[in-house]
Amino acid sequence: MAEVLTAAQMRRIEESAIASGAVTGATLMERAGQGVVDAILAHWPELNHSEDAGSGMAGEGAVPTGLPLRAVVLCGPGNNGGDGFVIARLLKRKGWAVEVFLFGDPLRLTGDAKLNYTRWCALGSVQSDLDLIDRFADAGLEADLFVDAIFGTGLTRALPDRLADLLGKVAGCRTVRTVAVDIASGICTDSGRMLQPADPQPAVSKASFDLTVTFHRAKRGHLSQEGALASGHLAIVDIGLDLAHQTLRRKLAVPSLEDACLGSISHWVGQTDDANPAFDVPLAGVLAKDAFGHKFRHGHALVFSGETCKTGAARLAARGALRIGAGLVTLAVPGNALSEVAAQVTAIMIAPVSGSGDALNLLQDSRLNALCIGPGLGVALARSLVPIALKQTRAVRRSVVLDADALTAFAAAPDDLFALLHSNCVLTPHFGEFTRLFPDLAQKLVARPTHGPAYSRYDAVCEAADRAGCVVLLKGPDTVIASPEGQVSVNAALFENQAPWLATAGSGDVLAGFITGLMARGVPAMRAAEMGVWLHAQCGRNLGPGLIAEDLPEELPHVFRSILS
Ligand SMILES: NC(=O)C1=CN([C@@H]2O[C@H](COP(=O)(O)OP(=O)(O)OC[C@H]3O[C@@H](n4cnc5c(N)ncnc54)[C@H](OP(=O)(O)O)[C@@H]3O)[C@@H](O)[C@H]2O)[C@@H](O)CC1
Ligand SMILES: Nc1ncnc2c1ncn2[C@@H]1O[C@H](COP(=O)(O)OP(=O)(O)O)[C@@H](O)[C@H]1O
Ligand SMILES: [K+]
Repeated sequence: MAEVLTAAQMRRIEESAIASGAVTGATLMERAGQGVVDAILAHWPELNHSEDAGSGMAGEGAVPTGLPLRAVVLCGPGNNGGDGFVIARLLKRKGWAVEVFLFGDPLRLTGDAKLNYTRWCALGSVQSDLDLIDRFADAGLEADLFVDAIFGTGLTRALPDRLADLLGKVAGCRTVRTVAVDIASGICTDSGRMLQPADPQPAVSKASFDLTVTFHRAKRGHLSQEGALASGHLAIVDIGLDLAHQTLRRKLAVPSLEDACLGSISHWVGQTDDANPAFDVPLAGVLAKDAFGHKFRHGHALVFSGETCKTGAARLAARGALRIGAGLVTLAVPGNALSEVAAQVTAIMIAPVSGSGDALNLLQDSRLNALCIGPGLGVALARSLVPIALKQTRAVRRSVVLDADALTAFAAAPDDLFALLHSNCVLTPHFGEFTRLFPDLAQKLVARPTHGPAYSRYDAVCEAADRAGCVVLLKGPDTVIASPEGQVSVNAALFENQAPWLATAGSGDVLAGFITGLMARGVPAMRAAEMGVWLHAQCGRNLGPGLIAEDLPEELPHVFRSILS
């Protein structure tokens, strides 16, 4: 899985590379600017060719024969602005007509940003911020390309109003290609939240870019909240920091050095990078069943069903567990729902469970190695069943997925639940359920983010996992998963990977079943949650419009086949 960094981690790697003498800040900035230009031309190949772009350009170094391509580069006062000056220079050298604006005082530029400002000034002018907005309205909206190099990882507070307005104006203009350097200005790199002014009155821009070009690794904010929406297509360019990163990672292996070096690094489920080239989410070893194996070698999942007329959710979960490869799946069904469930299932077995005694007896069977409790269960039933199941399984640390009503049942006393959990448990709340169990964390997530780094979904889920003592998976287009040991992953079902059709009744029940089935197959909790959520989104993408929850388990064989082929 690809690594996803915070701003501090990125800075730490950059500083370490510079301190080692392997590279200078100026070289990194040059590579960053070049990387952005390359990514722009790769994303919009028509900008390479005069005839397609209608500009009369004939490639690098050529003198424009017709109308040159036009870029507007808006630079900020820090190194993100420095990257912007490099980009302006490189485009100008390619024959583009480039207009550069600076938000800030040129006399206050320092270091590599100042160096590249000076280099740009030998080629063209820089418009001061005073006439920024008026000039932009005339110039930028008619340009072929708009480059946002205002703020990157150094953003500490909300955009000034006029910048927010300006970016909103650009985003609203469909004729100009828009690219954000490193991250869309205004977005907090660590949380993906748009920083807001303390005064709630001014409207804050919700600018969404066509392309974001970031350096070395994706940052947390690209994959979560408004940052995911603002980024557009995300390109990650190599600027030669791998060696410094590896050196730090080796130090990370020494726990006492961890905080001083990098802190824990989060992961992007299903993505690869140079450090992790293997596509390792749906492990072939899990999907494959050995030729001489029998069904009990692949685990036995038990899903607790609700009472009559409320059995659909558990049946969806059970079907998910079976399709994902559990050797056997049993539904524990209250007496009044037996005929209803029996009429609906075939390969899935049924165990009548009418009361705590039956549940306890059933749970004595040690072959039942993964439980799913909560979908459609009803809050009252969940409140009595969850302690029985968890107390009975605590000694053996049997795998348990708790979803829906099993979470809501503890809204009044979350600590009662946390006291029962162990490291082989997975909680799968949506934000409403998360709020019931972790109201203080949810409150921090909805509070107005005025300063960076803002409190993030990553922070909230890590704290929740630590408090609960088990894996917590917060559902959404940006699903975040954390373990009590501090591992954190994100599955971003956005842009090329978007699966909005998953927003349909019952799809979360199927996800709970997927994770239960994987745990029945012996996959550890954190891994099962990561794999389950990735496969779930993959099924959603394959199915597309028209998807209903029943389709999701049935799509798994196609997803598996495409992975194994
Ligand atoms: N790390 C790397 O490896 C590499 C990094 N590179 C590039 O460097 C970028 C990071 O540069 P950076 O640290 O200079 O921060 P940046 O985002 O330019 O902003 C800082 C300036 O903005 C100001 N400021 C902040 N918020 C503000 C607001 N709301 N309103 C007004 N002002 C505000 C802040 O002022 P202050 O908060 O101190 O008042 C400060 O002056 C990174 O994103 C990437 O593009 C690449 O060149 C190569 C490799
Ligand atoms: N817009 C979206 N893009 C991607 N996934 C989504 C989106 N909306 C919802 N989902 C996913 O669909 C599932 C919905 O689960 P949940 O809210 O528990 O619904 P239900 O209780 O009806 O099953 C979750 O896995 C969630 O991550
Ligand atoms: K930017």
